[in-house]
Amino acid sequence: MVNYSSGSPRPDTPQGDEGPGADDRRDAAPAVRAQGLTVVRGPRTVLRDLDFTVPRGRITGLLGPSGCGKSTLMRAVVGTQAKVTGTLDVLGSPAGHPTLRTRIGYVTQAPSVYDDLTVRQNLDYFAAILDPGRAAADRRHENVTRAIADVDLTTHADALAGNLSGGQRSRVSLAVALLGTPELLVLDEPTVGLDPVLRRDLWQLFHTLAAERGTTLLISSHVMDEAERCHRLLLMRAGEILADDTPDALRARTGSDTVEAAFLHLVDAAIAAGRTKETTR
Ligand SMILES: Nc1ncnc2c1ncn2[C@@H]1O[C@H](COP(=O)(O)OP(=O)(O)OP(=O)(O)O)[C@@H](O)[C@H]1O
Repeated sequence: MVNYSSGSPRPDTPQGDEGPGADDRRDAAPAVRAQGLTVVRGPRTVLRDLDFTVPRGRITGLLGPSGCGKSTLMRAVVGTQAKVTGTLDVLGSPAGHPTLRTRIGYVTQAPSVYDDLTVRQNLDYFAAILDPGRAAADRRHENVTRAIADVDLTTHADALAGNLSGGQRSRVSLAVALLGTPELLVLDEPTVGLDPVLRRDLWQLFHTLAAERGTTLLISSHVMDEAERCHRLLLMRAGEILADDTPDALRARTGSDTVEAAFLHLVDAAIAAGRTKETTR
């Protein structure tokens, strides 16, 4: 586990996250490095020749419209996607390497919880798989209690998962991913269906994980205002990466006030470039 200074600040937004440890993180090799990453699903090339990096200890937002390939990219990073070509290194090993299993937490869009177990029983079950044996019982109890508190479900710890709301069930899935204190957390649209207060609280948790535990977070969303909360952004469209930059740099580069406006600017530029290519053929 990479552990950075626990004295780092806790920003709610990325601006000003220059506390102790920030330089170390930037200097470290990236958590994810892709070169020429291509994925074919069925008859279609869904990701086309992508080059990008995900820096360690930071929050990288993966944004783009529905169907552009965000989930496919995440599945490639966690090693569950077939027909991946090119280079994809994750935490220093090829994506999908068995040693990465305990170092990565992955939360899919569909919550993976047992409805007939309580929140705590769900967590106890997964904790027992991660850290088995009687000798680890106290540690497991501590980790389960911490993970439940992390996602703000302490008051629902004894509720059946089947009786929770959609947003609460998603948070149980997130708690499962947090059990093993992963170095890399890959979250596929974790805030879908959550009210504004919960969304804000979850983003605060993501910033705390990055600043205090040195966790690298790769978070997908198609809500552009969430982009403003990320340290870095990968903007996608139709299986390609339009931009790999900070929100500030993106706004400055495109002369836009918001990341949403910057994204639209880049989409228009890509469409215009495509048209030019067509007419010069
Ligand atoms: N099992 C599959 N077989 C063939 N094509 C697929 C399969 N799953 C997804 N696709 C296609 O791959 C493309 C990318 O899908 P993906 O789920 O990665 O997009 P996404 O950006 O995550 O979308 P969303 O935001 O709606 O979840 C889509 O065009 C989709 O139709």
